[in-house]
Amino acid sequence: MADVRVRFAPSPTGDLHLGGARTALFNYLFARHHGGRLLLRIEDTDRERSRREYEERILKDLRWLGLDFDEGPHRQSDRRELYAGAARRLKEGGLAYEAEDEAGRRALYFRPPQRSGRFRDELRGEVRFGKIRDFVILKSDGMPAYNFAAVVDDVHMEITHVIRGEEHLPNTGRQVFLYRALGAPEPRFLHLGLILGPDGRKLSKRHGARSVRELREEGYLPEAVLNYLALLGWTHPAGREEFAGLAELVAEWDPSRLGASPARFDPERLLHFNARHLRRLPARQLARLMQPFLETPLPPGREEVAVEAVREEMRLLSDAPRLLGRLLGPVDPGEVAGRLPEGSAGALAAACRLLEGRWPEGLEEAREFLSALRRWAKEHGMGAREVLHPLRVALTGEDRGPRLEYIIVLLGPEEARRRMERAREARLRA
Ligand SMILES: Nc1ncnc2c1ncn2[C@@H]1O[C@H](COP(=O)(O)OP(=O)(O)OP(=O)(O)O)[C@@H](O)[C@H]1O
Repeated sequence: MADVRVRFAPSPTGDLHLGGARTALFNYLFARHHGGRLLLRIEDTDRERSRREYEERILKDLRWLGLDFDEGPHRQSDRRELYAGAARRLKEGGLAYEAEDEAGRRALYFRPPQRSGRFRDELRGEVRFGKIRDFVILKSDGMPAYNFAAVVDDVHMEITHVIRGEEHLPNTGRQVFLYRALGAPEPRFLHLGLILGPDGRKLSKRHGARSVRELREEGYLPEAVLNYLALLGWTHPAGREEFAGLAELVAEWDPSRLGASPARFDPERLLHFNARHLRRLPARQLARLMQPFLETPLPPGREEVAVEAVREEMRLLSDAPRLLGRLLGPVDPGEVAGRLPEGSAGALAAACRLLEGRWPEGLEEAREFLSALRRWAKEHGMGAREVLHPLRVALTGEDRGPRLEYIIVLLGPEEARRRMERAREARLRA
């Protein structure tokens, strides 16, 4: 499609939440799919509710998601001349008139040529509307009303496709009349199904929807958020559900698979995607991303082992300190002894002996030590579990957890030996 131009048009009245982020993502994907351009427009004509601080936060969140735009941000409050000019033309053409608004202040009204009509929505087909009354286009404070500013901008910015949430459907009828009155072609409309909160209501700033900023602070990955959002109102032709990142989504995305049904926000599914994306990151990258969530830094020189030790159980980056603490935190030998079977003192003694002289700084050496321990078990007619389980309990105080070689390397040979020794002594005393 030639010269596609789309826009994401948030109002800076709160943080970017998942509903807004999905609209931004779909506009982004649409633009990239068609080799077109994405514009960012800040709809800040509501003076009471708009804040520059929110605009900056929205920009930051879009950047974090990787949704970069090609033009803008254009701020509606900077474009008042443009709206005033368009309003003048409508007035001169006899399509607008001044009158008192509901509060008794002077405002400029638009008089639509008809009271009803129809437009085409790309996802819904023909949409009919009616009962359109005269409506305000310039408010008493000189600011344009929402519908007017949006249309004047879409015309001026040569927007070809308007992709937004379906709560805008009731506005579209009024907007269609405005395009015609301004002598401009209508863009195509795609009204996406709403994203609903657990209470069944539209996710919205006003109802405290989870913001992208909160998700970032809780330890979600942008790739996981994008992956989750991409599937709210879109399906891959082969039913694929996992996409490594934006580049892959761009390659696979196709607007013919868009749907108009509403979708309920499912926090568990988002967590599930996050866990999967955490697993696919290279260890070094994951170590770097974990860093801001840690109270104490990862053990120097063993950062990547630490990452491998916890990544299977991680669902959020912020799980890292708890999981690492569980592995590296102190173990109470007395408590451990009570859970060790009687015969385990012998196995722990063997483990101590086998560890002596070995200094497993790396995974390879730690694996060799574990193999030697398994061989010892076999020679003594014991199953591998009979020696490895006491070892795990002695080292971590837990019955299960990450692979033992990770734990040994993380603790370091000295600490590992000390823990085995103490557990063995406590078991003998018990
Ligand atoms: N829950 C939602 N489901 C689908 N689309 C949404 C949802 N919330 C916002 N959008 C879309 O995101 C874009 C930006 O919306 P906007 O910044 O006005 O946020 P908002 O949450 O709708 O604001 P408000 O707090 O005023 O309801 C619009 O295209 C809007 O249609």
